Amino acid sequence: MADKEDNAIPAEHAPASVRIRQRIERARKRFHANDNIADFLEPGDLDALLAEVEEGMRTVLQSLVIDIDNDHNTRDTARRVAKMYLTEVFAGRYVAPPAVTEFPNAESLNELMIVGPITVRSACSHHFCPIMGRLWIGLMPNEHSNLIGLSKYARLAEWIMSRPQIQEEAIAQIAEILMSKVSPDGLAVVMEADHFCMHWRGVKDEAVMINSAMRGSFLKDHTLRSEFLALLNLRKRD
Ligand SMILES: Nc1nc2c(ncn2[C@@H]2O[C@H](COP(=O)(O)OP(=O)(O)OP(=O)(O)O)[C@@H](O)[C@H]2O)c(=O)[nH]1
Repeated sequence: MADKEDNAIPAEHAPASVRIRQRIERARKRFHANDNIADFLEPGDLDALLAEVEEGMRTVLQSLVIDIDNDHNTRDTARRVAKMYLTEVFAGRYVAPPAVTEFPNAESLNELMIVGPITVRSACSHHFCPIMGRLWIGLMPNEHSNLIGLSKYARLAEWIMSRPQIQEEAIAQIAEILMSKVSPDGLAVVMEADHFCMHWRGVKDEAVMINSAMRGSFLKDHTLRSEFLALLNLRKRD
């Protein structure tokens, strides 16, 4: 019987996704839908993935019995979808985190600061349907904290959200990266989002999901937490 190794595709001929997956597995890292895998990409990999996803999407469209050879509207859809996934809506899986300059808290500021609402866009891991929402970030710095530019909150959130997500994990990832960049005394994150897997299909309900992640002094200090929540302008319901 032929040795299993004999049938293995030589690494250089394996599809890009297989080569990348092997690197990740060798490093014993995770590659769930909402994980960033930029560290495992080599030059040229993204273009190779684009061609591979396009080919896969072409097969999906053919399986949906769409005449992609003669339908002028869907002729380039496979390429468009591949590009949209890899370079736009799921780019946060494939690119390194945005550069964030951290400034020392030279004046030892220790007053509540709130940023928001930041618009967030994602897609649910379950159906790949859009998630559109708003995010508020509350920070209580201390003398050891870093201060980061205001725009960086939106850039970091976008990096996390442009992956297939579920809202509960997305907010935890946002809290984790902010804790590591800012080292605040306390951090509060609130997200309110529409899930189109509920609006457009399935149960067809307009309900929104609101969730929060509290860290440090926001967990211990009820007054601080109440002050933060009172200052948010959450959607007014009819
Ligand atoms: N907890 C959580 N659920 C989500 C999120 N986004 C989408 N969902 C839900 O994921 C679930 C997937 O459910 P399944 O039962 O596996 O799939 P389904 O049969 O298509 O479900 P229906 O949507 O009820 O038709 C649905 O209830 C979605 O509403 C999210 O961010 N968090």
